[in-house]
Amino acid sequence: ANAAKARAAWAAGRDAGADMVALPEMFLTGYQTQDLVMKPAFVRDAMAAMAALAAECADGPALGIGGPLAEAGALFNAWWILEGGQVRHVLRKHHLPNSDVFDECRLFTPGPMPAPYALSAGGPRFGSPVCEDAWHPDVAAVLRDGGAELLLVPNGSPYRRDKLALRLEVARARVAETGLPLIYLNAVGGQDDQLFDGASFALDAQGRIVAQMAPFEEGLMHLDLRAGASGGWEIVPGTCAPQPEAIEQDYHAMVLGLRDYLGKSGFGKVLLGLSGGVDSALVAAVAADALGPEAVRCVLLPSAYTSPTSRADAEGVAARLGCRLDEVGIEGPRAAVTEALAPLLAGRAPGITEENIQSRLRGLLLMALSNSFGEMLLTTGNKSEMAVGYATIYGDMSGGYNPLKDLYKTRVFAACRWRNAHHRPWMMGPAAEVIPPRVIDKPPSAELRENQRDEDSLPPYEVLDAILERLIEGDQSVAEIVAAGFDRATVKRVEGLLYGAEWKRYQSAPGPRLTTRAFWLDRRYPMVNRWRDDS
Ligand SMILES: Nc1ncnc2c1ncn2[C@@H]1O[C@H](COP(=O)(O)OP(=O)(O)OC[C@H]2O[C@@H]([n+]3cccc(C(=O)O)c3)[C@H](O)[C@@H]2O)[C@@H](O)[C@H]1O
Ligand SMILES: Nc1ncnc2c1ncn2[C@@H]1O[C@H](COP(=O)(O)OP(=O)(O)OP(=O)(O)O)[C@@H](O)[C@H]1O
Ligand SMILES: NC(=O)CC[C@H](N)C(=O)O
Repeated sequence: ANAAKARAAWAAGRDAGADMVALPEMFLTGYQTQDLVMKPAFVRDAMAAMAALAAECADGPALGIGGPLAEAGALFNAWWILEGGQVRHVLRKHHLPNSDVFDECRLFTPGPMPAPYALSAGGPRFGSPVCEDAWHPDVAAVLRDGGAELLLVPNGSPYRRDKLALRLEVARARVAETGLPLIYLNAVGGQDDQLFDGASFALDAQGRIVAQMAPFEEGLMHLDLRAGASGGWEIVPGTCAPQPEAIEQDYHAMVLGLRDYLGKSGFGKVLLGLSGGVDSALVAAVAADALGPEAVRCVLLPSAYTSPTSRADAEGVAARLGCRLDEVGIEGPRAAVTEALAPLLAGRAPGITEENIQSRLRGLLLMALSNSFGEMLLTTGNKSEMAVGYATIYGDMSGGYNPLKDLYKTRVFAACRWRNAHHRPWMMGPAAEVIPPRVIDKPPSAELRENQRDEDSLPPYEVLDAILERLIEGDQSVAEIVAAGFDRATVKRVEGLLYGAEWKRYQSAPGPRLTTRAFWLDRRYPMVNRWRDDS
């Protein structure tokens, strides 16, 4: 499919009279391929597909495209330039990223310093640092010293909030050091937990943006290059798509993440338990925007503790989104489970066991529907809940994908408000206030016992999220958080809950990475860990 997409892009470039069509890092195999790229048969197939692509794209523009290269017992993250039916140049990535979500030292051999190259059609001598190569000054400097006249950087740069500002800073530093214009070409799409947000741009030799593509949307941009008045080459200014604020980017990341995870796994439909609360309402909105309301089944699973307000709110969300709403009561199965366990639990006061049974019955019933209708179950725990383990394992944690996994609860409210006030062409759901304001404004409750409120068990979300963000994203010590004005006992409690729930997160569904410390590759903690910070 990726080779077909490359051929289509190449054909569009040929029809437009381009000299070169450039595609991002590891375009042919997808990025990141993790250990799959260490399987010799996989690389053999990828290189065969690359050779076929070279032959098919013989008569027209050069094609620059990323893909693995196995050579003399070594494996490289390479960028290939195919031209005239042949592999004309291969650039082997020199700097292998090995922090946060990257493990390229585990996978690849670092390539030698690359050299500039030219196309047979003429034009500038290009220098192409491959992604991380452009995050260090040396590769661009060597390319400039070797005669490069323009930097064309293919990237597989994953999204996290405000990443674009960092990319611009890095790219501008390379422009300032070399005096060369730079084209920053990024991948688009979801791969497992990671989102590649595109937003490719071109900088002139002064570091000003002269063209930019929209984030999270695949597309082709035609750039013309011309000889500069004072020598060298320049990029003819093109269109600059607006780059939205962080909350919109996060929402778009959740939508594209779900759409691609589903589509690339072979699913077209989802279902979820819709409680009338804010988390499942936001998941329903994201799902409707990703797949269309007709592909989203919402299910209300009321118990004796479900309030009339919750029922009305769930109905309101489904109706406003245009999604189907089914109802399956859990009181019958709950009575059956209580009766089955009665001999063993006789004399014990009801508590967390009974609360979790309700959550698990919902998981069981929802998975039965998933099995029957081929709809993937979405789970709805936000980052605050995932951080402290406030969710029932094998209960509401059942599900294949969790759109909110990296979104703190306070941001869940903000995302709902943003979606209610905005509609974009990439949303497949209706242009409307899709979440009734009461769903956002009422106090959060798991409704697993009479008059239950999240705040009975957890600090208020403003406090909890602030502490979590300091502990997780900020890597702060307990002493630093207390010095910032937080109550020590509360910080210690949150710290304990955070470390104590590592095993639960290990068993949790994947979800889109939005922050610098998403629970998966960014933050790998031991499950068995008795260390606590006594500062
Ligand atoms: N280290 C470890 N490694 C592997 N397994 C471990 C373990 N520690 C406990 N366990 C197992 O896990 C069990 C405890 O976990 P679990 O059964 O989940 O139960 P638990 O974490 O005790 O309770 C779930 C909490 O989430 C709340 N909740 C539930 C549902 C929805 C919401 C919401 O608002 O969204 C909140 C609920 O009110 C309760 O406070 C133990 O009985 C044991 O079997
Ligand atoms: N009555 C219900 N009907 C359908 N699904 C439910 C019901 N109660 C809980 N769920 C499912 O379990 C998830 C966790 O629910 P719960 O209400 O316990 O916590 P929450 O984190 O406050 O979520 P929400 O804000 O969606 O209510 C919900 O998001 C929903 O998917
Ligand atoms: N694929 C890469 O080499 C990515 C490197 C770089 N740190 C980024 O996140 O954009």
